[in-house]
Amino acid sequence: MPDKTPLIQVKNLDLYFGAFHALKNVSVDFHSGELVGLVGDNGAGKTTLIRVLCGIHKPTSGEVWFDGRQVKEFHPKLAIDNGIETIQQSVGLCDNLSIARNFYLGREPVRRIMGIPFLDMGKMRDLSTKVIREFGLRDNVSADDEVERLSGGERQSVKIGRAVEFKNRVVIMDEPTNHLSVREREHVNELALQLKEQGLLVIYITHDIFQVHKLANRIVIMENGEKIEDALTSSMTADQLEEVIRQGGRKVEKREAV
Ligand SMILES: Nc1ncnc2c1ncn2[C@@H]1O[C@H](COP(=O)(O)OP(=O)(O)OP(=O)(O)O)[C@@H](O)[C@H]1O
Repeated sequence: MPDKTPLIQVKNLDLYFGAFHALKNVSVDFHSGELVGLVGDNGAGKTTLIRVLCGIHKPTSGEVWFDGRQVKEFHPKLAIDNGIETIQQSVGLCDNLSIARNFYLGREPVRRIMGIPFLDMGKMRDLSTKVIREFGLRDNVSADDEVERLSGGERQSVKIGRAVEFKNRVVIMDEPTNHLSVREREHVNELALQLKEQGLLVIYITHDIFQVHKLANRIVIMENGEKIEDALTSSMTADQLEEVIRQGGRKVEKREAV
């Protein structure tokens, strides 16, 4: 069960891009140990909301609270320091670097020999090997291999493994299964559930309400910059949620999900 105090609280958030009103009075709570599906049509404001949480966009007005403290400065570095990691399909890994190097990207361990700093390749290799095995990469893949030889699902596994190993508290998965095979999609979704079981907050952005309904404990639907639904998956079926999206938030009769 999620904690009572939200890890992230978004309160009455508005964001304008010039004259364009991209987020309209959005309030939403996210708890540790939850897997929340964030869905909505193209241009609904999902990515914009997430970018506020990642410190990329500063809201025009409203508040964001993280772990009981109000966020005063919006900067990607601060979000990373708070343990917020975003996993996107197309970014986050450097193809021409090894899995081990990618694993430690931006956090490379250093050892000093006679005062001169060297990358601690042994440490990078050992830990990333352990994690890639735990996260289901093929046995013939080694930590020294370049990332470009990995499949889409394996790439996602490296990013998810990295998020867990570096003790992130929030993992935002932005369309994490696009272009993946059925088996890879299942694997990535299993990893998302594992993160939730380990007590992380997982925010899962997708257009696929049917897929995320099976995974998430809660679904937040956005439309034209507004939050139009925030429902436990146990309280609404995927068909009903799809109807909410189709009707743009007009009232849909709720019934128990089966
Ligand atoms: N930097 C920006 N400058 C101006 N407008 C922007 C900017 N970023 C997003 N928008 C606009 O804000 C609206 C919401 O975009 P956003 O990317 O948040 O939607 P989304 O729900 O993530 O959609 P998709 O599923 O297509 O990615 C869109 O109309 C988009 O064109």
